[in-house]
Amino acid sequence: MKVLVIGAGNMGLTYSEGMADSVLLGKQKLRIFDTDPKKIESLRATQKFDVYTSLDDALPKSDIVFLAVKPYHSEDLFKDMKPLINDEQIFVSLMAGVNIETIQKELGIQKVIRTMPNLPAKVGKGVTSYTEANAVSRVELLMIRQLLDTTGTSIHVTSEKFIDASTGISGSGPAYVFYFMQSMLEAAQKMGFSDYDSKILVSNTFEGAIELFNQSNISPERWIDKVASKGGTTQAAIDSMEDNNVKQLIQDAAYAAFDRAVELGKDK
Ligand SMILES: NC(=O)C1=CN([C@@H]2O[C@H](COP(=O)(O)OP(=O)(O)OC[C@H]3O[C@@H](n4cnc5c(N)ncnc54)[C@H](OP(=O)(O)O)[C@@H]3O)[C@@H](O)[C@H]2O)C=CC1
Ligand SMILES: O=C(O)[C@@H]1CCC=N1
Repeated sequence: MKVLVIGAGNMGLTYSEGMADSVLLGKQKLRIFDTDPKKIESLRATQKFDVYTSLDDALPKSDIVFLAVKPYHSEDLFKDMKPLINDEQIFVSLMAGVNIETIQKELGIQKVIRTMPNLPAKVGKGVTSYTEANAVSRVELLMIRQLLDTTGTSIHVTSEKFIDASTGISGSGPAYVFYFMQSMLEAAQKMGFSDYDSKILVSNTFEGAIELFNQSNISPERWIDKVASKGGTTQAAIDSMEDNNVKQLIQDAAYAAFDRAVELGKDK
């Protein structure tokens, strides 16, 4: 099984590393193609991948092709790819907002799987949602799932609506968590903690809270109750968030990402 990843940026390289380190490819090296000469140089230096500088060489003999360029680069890429591909190949898109139908039409092929990964895949803790075109068989889907799972875990969804929706929750979600972390870091620094102590306070608070949540069947709401004493400090903070409608604002942000994913699909 020959796997090619097109685009060695944040997501493409992360997936490449996950798949290359897995046993799934056997002795085959993962193939990778990018247009940035600097990236090519550093990829070659790792000696981990078969690095390609031309699609003519890389594409025709690959069985599975991961598409990991920015959505606005997809149109040019599809034009370059079209004369080099065939109907037996499976195309796995990691791109936000690029619909299965668009990929099928632009490439003139049928076997497309659309996914929405996220950046914690870098540390093996990614979550990827995926859905497939009718032409993809169950066996092919299972094989792709195994490849996706090399970067963490995955969930199968029944329609592309849920790919766009998961873009608003898990795809863009790490940025919301980092936004919250940044806000807490800045608050700690304003209170007079050093950068180092601020980082220790904030990162351990996040890590500990996530661990508590993961090791229980208790909702975040009930965990809040366990932290907050009546009339105490936590309640003062939660009241401030409620007064400022923070929950609604976070939901609005998730919907803004969801809506943008849908909009990107319509731009094509
Ligand atoms: N980053 C994230 O957290 C997530 C990203 N995604 C999706 O993943 C995709 C990639 O995002 P990300 O990895 O962040 O982007 P990056 O810009 O980090 O990586 C894309 C890479 O593809 C290269 N490239 C551009 N055009 C071509 C081409 N025609 N052929 C081969 N390589 C090309 C770029 O080179 P150059 O820099 O020179 O343009 C760059 O190295 C996007 O579609 C995004 O929607 C999905 C979920 C999460
Ligand atoms: O911001 C973006 O468009 C991509 C998709 C999800 C995360 N990054």
